[in-house]
Amino acid sequence: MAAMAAVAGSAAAVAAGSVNGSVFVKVEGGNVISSAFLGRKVVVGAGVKAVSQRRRGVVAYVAPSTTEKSTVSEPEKTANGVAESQKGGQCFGVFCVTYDLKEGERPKTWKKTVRIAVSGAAGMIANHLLFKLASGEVFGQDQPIALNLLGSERSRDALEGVAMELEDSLFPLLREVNIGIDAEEVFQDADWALLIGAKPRGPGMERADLLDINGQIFAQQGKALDKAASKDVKVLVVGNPCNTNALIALKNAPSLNPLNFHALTRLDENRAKCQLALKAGVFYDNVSNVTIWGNHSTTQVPDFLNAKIHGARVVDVIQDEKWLKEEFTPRVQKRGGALIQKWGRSSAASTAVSIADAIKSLITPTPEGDWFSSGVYSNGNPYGIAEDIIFSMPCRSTGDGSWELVTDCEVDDYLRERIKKSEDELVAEKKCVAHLIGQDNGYCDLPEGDTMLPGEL
Ligand SMILES: NC(=O)C1=CN([C@@H]2O[C@H](COP(=O)(O)OP(=O)(O)OC[C@H]3O[C@@H](n4cnc5c(N)ncnc54)[C@H](OP(=O)(O)O)[C@@H]3O)[C@@H](O)[C@H]2O)C=CC1
Ligand SMILES: O=C([O-])CC(=O)C(=O)O
Repeated sequence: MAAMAAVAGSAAAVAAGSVNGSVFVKVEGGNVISSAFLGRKVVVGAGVKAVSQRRRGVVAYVAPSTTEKSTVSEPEKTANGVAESQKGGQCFGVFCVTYDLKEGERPKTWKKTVRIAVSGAAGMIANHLLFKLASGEVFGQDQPIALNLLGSERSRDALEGVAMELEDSLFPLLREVNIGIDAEEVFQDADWALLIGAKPRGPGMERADLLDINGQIFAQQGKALDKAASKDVKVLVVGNPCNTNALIALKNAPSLNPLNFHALTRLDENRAKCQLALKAGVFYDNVSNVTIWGNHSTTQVPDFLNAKIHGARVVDVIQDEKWLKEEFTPRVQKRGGALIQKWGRSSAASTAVSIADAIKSLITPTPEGDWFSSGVYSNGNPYGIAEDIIFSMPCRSTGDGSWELVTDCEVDDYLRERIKKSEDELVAEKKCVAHLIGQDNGYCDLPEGDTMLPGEL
């Protein structure tokens, strides 16, 4: 057991000591397989050479019975401590151990592992999110998951630290942790891609520069998803400016379904629900049908016209239009900035919660009559919003990962005018990144007066 601590970058170091403490086994079709089957081309730490090996089959990982003792096969070690059978493999530490189960210990059934790729995995948001994913609270307590974590040269050590914390958490549903710095390798076979990593806007940096720098990251990641991910991958872009980053990723992934690309506006929806609940003196749960329209920026439109409290129209319950227009709306739009002023950094925990909510909204049926907000591909929308942008709108899901637009929201002049402003901003952002989405004649002329991110005041 003591050997559990000695994990960094070394599968072999943990293998022998983890029989009772670890609950991870690898089986294929009920037969024990070698961890060599897991090998894929990634870098797991300094001194480890990248070698290309492809998985030869779907691998499911399940918890062994604790009643009978299992034996553990310890991979042979190379000079640098990495198991021979793991050479070039991307698995991390205890997640590389292969257990040789006896007949009675083999599980009868298990769900296919859901593979989740996360970029910016050593960042603040991921630090909250990964543990929610691994605990089962997002995909369910009977759903094994694999985490493929994308870092960079900058974050190589930090990424190993994150993987070590995941090891030490003994999550029974967490069947693989793979780390790497090559997007194509890390996105291999991903069912979900949570794209969180992005360069933060620094002092004096022009918005156009941020769009360009981050746009290049998302162009590259879109291409990598196109090549490597599951063709049904669901992509949730969090890194700002998330709507335009999501559009760039989508445009660089022509073989993927554009409808599977989302920009995170669920945090804004949650913030709006909180403010409405507070004003009405009700519990959050009684606030429903809240749409965030538009961009995840200060032009976003939190819709109080269609929102409900206890099933009644918010405008009838709160009866304070001045507050709704002049306090509620800017408070939601600028909540990110207000939080940065207090906290000294941008929302991380509540963002992770909202990512979990956004995923759950796609994998569980939307309650009758309700909806959720997501930045989705605008083609075919019935609200007259420009096509070919990522625009936050009201969505419903049957729970199979897909979504459909709610088409019958009321849009009055007040809403229309504000929605138009956010639409104009997104169209302008798109022109700034024309060179990254295969379009000619781009120029960057962003509307004056507004800040681009909720975190900027
Ligand atoms: N949509 C939403 O509702 C919200 C979005 N956000 C956005 O999410 C993103 C991540 O936030 P958070 O996790 O707090 O940020 P952190 O700064 O903690 O982490 C961000 C990660 O981005 C990666 N990164 C990618 N490119 C660069 C670069 N050029 N320079 C520096 N770092 C880079 C880094 O990882 P590595 O080195 O491994 O690449 C870093 O770990 C930000 O863009 C933020 O604005 C935040 C809150 C809400
Ligand atoms: O601007 C930021 O980085 C933070 C942000 O998106 C938010 O809090 O909504």
